[in-house]
Amino acid sequence: MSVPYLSVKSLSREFKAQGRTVRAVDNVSFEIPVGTTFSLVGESGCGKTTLARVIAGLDKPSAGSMLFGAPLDGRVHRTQMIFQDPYASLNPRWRVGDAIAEPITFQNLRPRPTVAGRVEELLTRVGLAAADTAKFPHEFSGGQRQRVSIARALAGEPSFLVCDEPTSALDVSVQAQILNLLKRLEKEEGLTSLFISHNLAVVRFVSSMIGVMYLGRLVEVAPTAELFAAPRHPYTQLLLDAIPRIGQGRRTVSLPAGELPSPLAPPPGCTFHPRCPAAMDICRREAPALRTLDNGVSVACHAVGSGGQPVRFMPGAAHPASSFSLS
Ligand SMILES: Nc1ncnc2c1ncn2[C@@H]1O[C@H](COP(=O)(O)OP(=O)(O)OP(=O)(O)O)[C@@H](O)[C@H]1O
Repeated sequence: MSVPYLSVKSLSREFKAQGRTVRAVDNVSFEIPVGTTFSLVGESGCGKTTLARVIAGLDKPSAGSMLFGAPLDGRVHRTQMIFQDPYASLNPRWRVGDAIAEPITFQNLRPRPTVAGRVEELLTRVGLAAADTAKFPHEFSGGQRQRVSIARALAGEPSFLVCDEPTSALDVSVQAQILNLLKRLEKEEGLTSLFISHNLAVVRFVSSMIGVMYLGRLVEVAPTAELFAAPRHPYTQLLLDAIPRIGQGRRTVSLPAGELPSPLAPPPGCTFHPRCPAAMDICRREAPALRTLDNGVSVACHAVGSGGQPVRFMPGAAHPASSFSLS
């Protein structure tokens, strides 16, 4: 039995915009077992960042609860966040050594005389040189800057890491290196993580469990291997179809037909129904609840049978597609 490190229950975050209410996160529940990585995926605007900010404590929920359990090895619960753009999250006027030292000295985590050594150790752990401590952020490449951000996050001795699109701004060749580094460090440090990405191919590599979000709601939650082997929700199937095949040599991929509806005026019933190849009458009237199936899978779809057996709703590329660029 896995012990949850984070239990999110019926969490919602609403914003007022143009006199109306945007449900950026709408009644979301999931658990992250201690020492594992849970990923949230979905198109831009589905609420991933809002949910991540609430969980990281940078924003307050409108409703619902989050409960953190005990970290591994009896450590203290501390959250650190890694963002998409390391250049924006590092002060350009600070030497990286000072940026990495700041969380240590601010929280009094190590005796003062040992801080410089700890900074050098962290730099080498993320694949940089101890001597890089004197450099400024602009002297690094994008991938190296993200390594600095990771070193800075580790300096705060987190038990919980929130990574919001940490590789989206990087060249494809560098993305794999940063993902490898994150995966290795999370394992070595016994971290529990929440990972956010629009790219299922990226989260496959780092996650134990994946939650697929659509317009503020979770539509499918499954162990990573199960999600890729037997996706239940039509939206998950279409996202999987959109992953470029190896050797295809293109970076523009197909996504479900039509645009993501405005969260200011979401469609009635299942909010995915206007784009769904499997939509039935009930889908236009009733929002499906997230049901728990076998194998740790949960799905919110009227068209998935009560046994939850995978049904292929859409054979590959037969649907008209909008496109976006994988970054
Ligand atoms: N402060 C805010 N005020 C009003 N609306 C907001 C605010 N923050 C987010 N939203 C809205 O909430 C919805 C979800 O936004 P969010 O940024 O969480 O999505 P996302 O999936 O992370 O997208 P992206 O990948 O583009 O960041 C969007 O419709 C967005 O416009």
